[in-house]
Amino acid sequence: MAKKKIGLLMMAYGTPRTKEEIEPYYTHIRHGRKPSAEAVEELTERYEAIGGISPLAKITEDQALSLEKYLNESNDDVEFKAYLGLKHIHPFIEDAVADMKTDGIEEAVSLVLAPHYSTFSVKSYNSRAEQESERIGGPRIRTIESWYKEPLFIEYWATQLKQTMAQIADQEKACVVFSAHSLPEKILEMGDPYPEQLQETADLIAKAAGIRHYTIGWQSEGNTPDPWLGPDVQDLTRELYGKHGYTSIIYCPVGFVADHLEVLYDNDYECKVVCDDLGIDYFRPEMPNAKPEFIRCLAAVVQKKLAEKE
Ligand SMILES: CC1=C(CCC(=O)O)c2cc3nc(cc4[nH]c(cc5[nH]c(cc1n2)c(C)c5CCC(=O)O)c(CCC(=O)O)c4C)C(CCC(=O)O)=C3C
Ligand SMILES: [Fe+2]
Repeated sequence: MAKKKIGLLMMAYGTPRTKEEIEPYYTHIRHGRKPSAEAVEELTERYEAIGGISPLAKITEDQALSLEKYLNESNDDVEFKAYLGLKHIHPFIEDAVADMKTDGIEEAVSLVLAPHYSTFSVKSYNSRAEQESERIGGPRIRTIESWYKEPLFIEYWATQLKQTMAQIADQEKACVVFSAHSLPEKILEMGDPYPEQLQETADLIAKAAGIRHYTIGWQSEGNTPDPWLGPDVQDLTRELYGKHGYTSIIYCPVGFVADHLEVLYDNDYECKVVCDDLGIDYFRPEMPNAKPEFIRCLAAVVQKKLAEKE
């Protein structure tokens, strides 16, 4: 009997792959409004500061291929085929849905490479996939809304944190900051679960790793006039030092799953500058990237979705 084929629609933010792609990418993020030359220059400088271009493109591809491989090795009756669908650059989410249809895929499961649900992120990814599938009569898509509580995800960060904490002599003076990308404050009026989900992730990881002092914060807020969720991780660092005198801050950007601009610049550069200024120690455990233990986590998330009754 032929194996059943399932499309694995893996969606992620996307990143420019060359310097020339920075402007069209930024224009897409701004809903088609071209950024000023200064804004493009400023973003280009940030990419230059992390080595010229982001490692994210390669990591996202590795994650997709590794997950496809792992799922195929652990399933006899199903053949998975991964399709990468990006939010702000080619291959776009719509391209991936069209490719699945061309390949004769009738059933798909979609996974966003970000653990927490928000109307601004996961919902917009999923709506674009569903709309395109409806428009072209594409595959039926089973949607994973969030996976921030997945035990293997919690375990990944708890293991990382234990390793980091082992390097710190005075645990009483160490504080962990769990963070995610900030979003405009108006998501709160919409009843968005995003902040509670980050808090829950933090509580679960802290418990599993036996962390005494921890808090949540927001990072990488956009350059728009409306207010964004706070406290920002940089302000938070000063506050934690001022109020409690912590001498080590451990940054866990658990809202992201890869090394990219937001982590390599906003944490490793900007937060580090604040720590250096205060004379305290900066730590940032390793991101999941395409590590085998994280691929197993994503596979568990997909398997659980497929095991659910429709
Ligand atoms: C929720 C969320 C995630 C996490 C969930 C997910 O992963 O989906 C995320 C991830 C990422 N964001 C990224 C890059 C950027 N995001 C920007 C701007 C914005 N992000 C927003 C939200 C999010 N972003 C929002 C509301 C804006 C304002 C514009 C708008 O209203 O839409 C801008 C414009 C300039 C600036 O503001 O800095 C850039 C360059 C990269 C790639 C990094 C790399 O290339 O290495 C990644 C992984
Ligand atoms: Fe972003």
